Amino acid sequence: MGLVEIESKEQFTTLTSAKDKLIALYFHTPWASPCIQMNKVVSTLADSAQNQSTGFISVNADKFPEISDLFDISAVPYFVLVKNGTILKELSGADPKELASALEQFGSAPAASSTATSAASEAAKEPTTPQKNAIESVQVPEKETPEQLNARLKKLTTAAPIMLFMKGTPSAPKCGFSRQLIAILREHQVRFGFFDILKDDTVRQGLKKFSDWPTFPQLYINGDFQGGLDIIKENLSDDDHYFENTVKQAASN
Ligand SMILES: N[C@@H](CCC(=O)N[C@@H](CS)C(=O)NCC(=O)O)C(=O)O
Ligand code: FES
Repeated sequence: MGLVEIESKEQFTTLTSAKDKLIALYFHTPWASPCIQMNKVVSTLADSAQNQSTGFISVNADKFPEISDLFDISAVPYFVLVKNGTILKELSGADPKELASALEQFGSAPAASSTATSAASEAAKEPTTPQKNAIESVQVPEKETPEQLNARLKKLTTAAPIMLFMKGTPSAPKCGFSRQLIAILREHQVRFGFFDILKDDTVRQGLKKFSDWPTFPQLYINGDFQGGLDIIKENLSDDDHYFENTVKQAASN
């Protein structure tokens, strides 16, 4: 049936009420680069023969915050697999292989074929680490020069208006400092893109020089380095509307 873009709350309710059918919900926003890349992957998966019995539903998280809130979505892209009103699996971030294998696991199609996985890889031009490859134009040359790395870091730090470089993912942080910053962003209902620096040591080491800051998490707003956990806490204690004010201020410069 392909990928259906939700146009109303009623349409969402109708489509997700289907009985005994696996539903793949894809939460995205138009501005997040990882989503732009994942759009192709999700369309390819939705059209593939293996997934014909699965309903693919695309939800613009900015347009339908009330639907996003139902699933506690605070970062995109985000996938939720649902059947008979039960959440079977949630995936955060742009990892085509992870998505394809979850669909294979919970879909009714025979699990023998790996076509879904290769279709996803094809659409995403062979990704190995999710966010790195999710950023379309950020190709990683075999031997990266300092200038090329710098250009890549610039693209990554501006991939979304608010970008968090963290250890692990928002749904599975791999360190308490990153976990705390995620909790703060969620508490303030901030939408953000993220990059798991544990997946790419060049980015991990490179960002320390790029921002002249030795640790993670690192938060960027419209490409400007803000600080780590302690700085963000301080900024919030000075100004409860720190996030929205900084986004606005950076956008007007
Ligand atoms: N107080 C720091 C805590 C962050 C921190 O100390 N991070 C360490 C441990 S997770 C780190 O990133 N070390 C460098 C590395 O792991 O590459 C903050 O405000 O963000
Ligand atoms: S990974 Fe050890 S403190 Fe963050």
